[in-house]
Amino acid sequence: MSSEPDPGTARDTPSVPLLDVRNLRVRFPGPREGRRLSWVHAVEDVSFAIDRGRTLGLVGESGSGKSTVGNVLTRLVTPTSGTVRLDGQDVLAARGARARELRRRIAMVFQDPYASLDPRRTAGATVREPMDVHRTHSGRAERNRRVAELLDLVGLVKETAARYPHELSGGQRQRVSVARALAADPDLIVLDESTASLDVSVQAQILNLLRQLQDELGLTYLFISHDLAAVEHVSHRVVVMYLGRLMESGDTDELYARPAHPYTQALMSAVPDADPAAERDRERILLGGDPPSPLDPPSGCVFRTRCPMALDACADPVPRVAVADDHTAWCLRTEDALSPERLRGLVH
Ligand SMILES: Nc1ncnc2c1ncn2[C@@H]1O[C@H](COP(=O)(O)OP(=O)(O)OP(=O)(O)O)[C@@H](O)[C@H]1O
Repeated sequence: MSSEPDPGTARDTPSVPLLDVRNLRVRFPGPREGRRLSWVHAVEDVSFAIDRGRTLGLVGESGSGKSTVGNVLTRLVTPTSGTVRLDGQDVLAARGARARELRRRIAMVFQDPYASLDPRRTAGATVREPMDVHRTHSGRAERNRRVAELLDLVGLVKETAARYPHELSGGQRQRVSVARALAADPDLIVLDESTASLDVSVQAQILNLLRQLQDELGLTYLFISHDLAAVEHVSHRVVVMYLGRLMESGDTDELYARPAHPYTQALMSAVPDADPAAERDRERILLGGDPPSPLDPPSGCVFRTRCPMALDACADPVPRVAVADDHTAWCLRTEDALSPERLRGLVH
């Protein structure tokens, strides 16, 4: 283990990653305190990359800044600073036709398909809209043909085009949202809690559909979720966030086998085990207190106020520690966190 700087990304591969996010910072105006403006520190110094055809899982509790990162990529939120590159092109600086083209290449599927689909529009009109906006398929007949093709691709019969959202099940609605996201031939799809509102069995079907579409179309995904099991199922790499900061990142198998940050360890210890015997013996790491306010985050490691292993030195700038080839933890206590002895004192 060394504390040599590690990019925390798959950048040692020689090719340019499809998406490269560097030093992203987003601050929202908070409530006024007298004459002073306060700021919500939603995302602080976040960097990651995704190679083409791969899935990066972005995981963390509510309020950790996951959606804000996704919203920057789809241009719903303008960041305070940082860069976003798609195939090496600066997404945030682009203007005019180039900006429109980059927008076309990044699509989004939201959490709640009922809320995100217009109740007065048929599924066909919903799926067709990105083609109208980005003028990707010319002529009515060609667009209708493409709608039928997309519905088929996501496992819906072509008659679905004439249906309204209230006539569809939750799973069918989410398939329509996926078809819509695919309509303008994107390279990257941001999936923000896209299966969270669905029943477990429907959730599994949508996750499998996403994997199948990735294989067939070479798509790249940013999969945003608080659900560690779903993230493990679909992601090649994982980034863990807490209070707007990176805690840990790495190859999915490696990170799930050897979580090295006390925050990731606590998150994972809270996941119930499907096997009743294993569930009975499950050891939980209980965290004290509530997350601090994003208006006034702690200095140094933002997790230190709840961390069972925190030292005074955790108030200083956090080291980036290379745990393995593609596995990084932003934690002073990484080495101790990985030692089997320390767990004995923490688990319940
Ligand atoms: N438009 C906004 N104005 C002010 N604060 C915001 C805004 N959007 C998000 N925030 C705040 O930024 C922080 C990060 O929010 P974000 O929604 O990105 O987190 P999240 O991890 O996606 O959580 P959730 O799963 O609950 O959406 C939170 O403290 C949130 O309250």
